[in-house]
Amino acid sequence: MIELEKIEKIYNAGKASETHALKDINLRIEEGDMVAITGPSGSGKSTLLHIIAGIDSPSSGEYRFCGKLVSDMSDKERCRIRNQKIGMIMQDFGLLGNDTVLRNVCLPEVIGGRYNRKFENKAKEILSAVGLPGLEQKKTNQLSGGQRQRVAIARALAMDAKIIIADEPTGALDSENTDSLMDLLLELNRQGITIIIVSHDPKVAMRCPIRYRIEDGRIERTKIY
Ligand SMILES: Nc1ncnc2c1ncn2[C@@H]1O[C@H](COP(=O)(O)OP(=O)(O)OP(=O)(O)O)[C@@H](O)[C@H]1O
Repeated sequence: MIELEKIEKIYNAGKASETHALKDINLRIEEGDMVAITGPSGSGKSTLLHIIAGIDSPSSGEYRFCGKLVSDMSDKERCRIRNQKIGMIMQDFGLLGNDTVLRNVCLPEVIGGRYNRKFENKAKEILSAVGLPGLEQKKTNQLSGGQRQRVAIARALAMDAKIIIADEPTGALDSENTDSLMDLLLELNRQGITIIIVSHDPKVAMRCPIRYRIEDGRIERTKIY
């Protein structure tokens, strides 16, 4: 599903501030995998996630998504993958705080002009499934960190995302909320959704069957903690 071959990422190439953020990254993630990526601050985790999500492109190397070279895709095709196949759960949640939970979940459809009552009903069912029943009309800036993460997950599910990419999803949560968010992600994985989580938290990584560690831009598979 996701194949990275000899991926390199260099920021500000040729300048004094040049940073070699990713070095010779070879990584395969299959459909239905649940993967944790850990590593110290500045090691290249977010850079890697942004490349996988199609938000950024590598300086060199090949990235295939479902067998197709991403560099050969049109902007439209890349955009479709980013918006429909991949649900990004960001560190800062990526939600509109002044909008309601329901509107945040439906936002991609509203923007795309496809919003209708059927979609609203689907969004309500998903909100219930992720543990947020009855909160549809609440503004997201009135929710707890754990609840906001669930709204972001609900938005990805409402778009029928096949992959959820989560950058430090539990960074702002206490241990009880971390556990229940991980329970939800594991359940979604059991239902066939591919999950990729970047986390500093060993407890989060321990619950993922496949684990990688990045250090100074290089990645290696690990199972030992
Ligand atoms: N847009 C950018 N321009 C220049 N350098 C960047 C940019 N983004 C990241 N970097 C640099 O690339 C390296 C990897 O950064 P990245 O954000 O991928 O690390 P990280 O492992 O996600 O860190 P953290 O855990 O602190 O979020 C760092 O040295 C960082 O300063």
